Amino acid sequence: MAHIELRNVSKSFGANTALKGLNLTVEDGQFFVLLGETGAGKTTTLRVVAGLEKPTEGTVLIDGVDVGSWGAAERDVALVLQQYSLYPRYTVRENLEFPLKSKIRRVEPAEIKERVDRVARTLRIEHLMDRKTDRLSGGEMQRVSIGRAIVRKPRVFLMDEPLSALDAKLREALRTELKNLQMNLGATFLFVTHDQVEAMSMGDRIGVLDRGRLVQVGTPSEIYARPKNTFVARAVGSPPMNLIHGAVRDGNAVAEAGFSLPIAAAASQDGRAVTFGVRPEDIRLDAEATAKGRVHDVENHGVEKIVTVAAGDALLRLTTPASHKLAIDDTIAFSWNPDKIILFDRGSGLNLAGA
Ligand SMILES: Nc1ncnc2c1ncn2[C@@H]1O[C@H](COP(=O)(O)OP(=O)(O)OP(=O)(O)O)[C@@H](O)[C@H]1O
Repeated sequence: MAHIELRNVSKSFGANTALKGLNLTVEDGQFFVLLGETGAGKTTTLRVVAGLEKPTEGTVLIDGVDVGSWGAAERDVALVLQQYSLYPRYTVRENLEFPLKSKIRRVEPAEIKERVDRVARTLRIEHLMDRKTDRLSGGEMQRVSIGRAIVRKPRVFLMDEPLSALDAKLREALRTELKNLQMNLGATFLFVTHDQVEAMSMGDRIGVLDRGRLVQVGTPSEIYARPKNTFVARAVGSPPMNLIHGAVRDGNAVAEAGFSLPIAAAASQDGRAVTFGVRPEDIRLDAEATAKGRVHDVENHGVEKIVTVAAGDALLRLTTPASHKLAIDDTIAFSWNPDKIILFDRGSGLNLAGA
């Protein structure tokens, strides 16, 4: 397995800059998730590491060695894509054997069989081995694609949204499987996705990419609790963090939307125009509270409800137990946990606590 490092990597396609000064380290055995919207530069990053794209600037190191002059095959990385790249007229077994049968690798037939059987057991596709791959479901095909990557024992796994073509239920199941697999193999994964749930649930570390720049790198809980700016605050959490414009006055958050609630440790920001960030789970319905609103929308999610409250011209999301009876247009009062309020600079969007 291997350690990956990108040092000041930039990549331009003509006038279009896909990556800007990317510095990124993936430790040996780590599951690193690069999270970004469409066009953020996720695929380009993987292609640069794989050796399919040459950076315009900067260095890629694998295990401390500059691999700039190495071709894709020499780098010994496996790329798993969203679209399954299987041979449709061949069986699952033949697809799994294929990477080991190349003349360069010279793997003995007995070892090929053993490795393919082991991978089939790990991915629970033993019963599919003699089936042609065009007769498989999407989830089965993606398992075989992952199997094809594993069987080679590459130094690094690069995964480009491998689960995004699957339906929600299967995606959830494969998420857990892939994470378990990575831990069991002790493999180094660089996994890219636009799905924050995937990032939060699988990543040891997450890097948030915004238009070719890495905005923040941290553990899922660091990114969730201390987003560096409003972009990251919006990028993780479902429903997302509430962002409310206002100002700090005498230790209170005075929202432009017309309510005022206390906040902790804000004295030095007094009078400053800020954006308050508060997670839905840190706001609660509280009959005693002075902040008032109207129920705009209620979504039932089984154990809890997500309630959208209209307070002045702001819409706030909060969560409440499903047993709580609420109807659209009910007038409610709400309070929040003063210790959980994040202050962002109004202009730059930066977290004023300097996360
Ligand atoms: N071969 C290319 N030629 C020109 N522009 C390119 C090329 N490849 C990527 N780009 C541009 O670089 C930027 C980053 O693209 P990239 O595919 O890395 O984004 P992404 O985050 O993977 O997006 P998606 O989630 O849509 O796959 C985009 O603006 C894209 O149009």
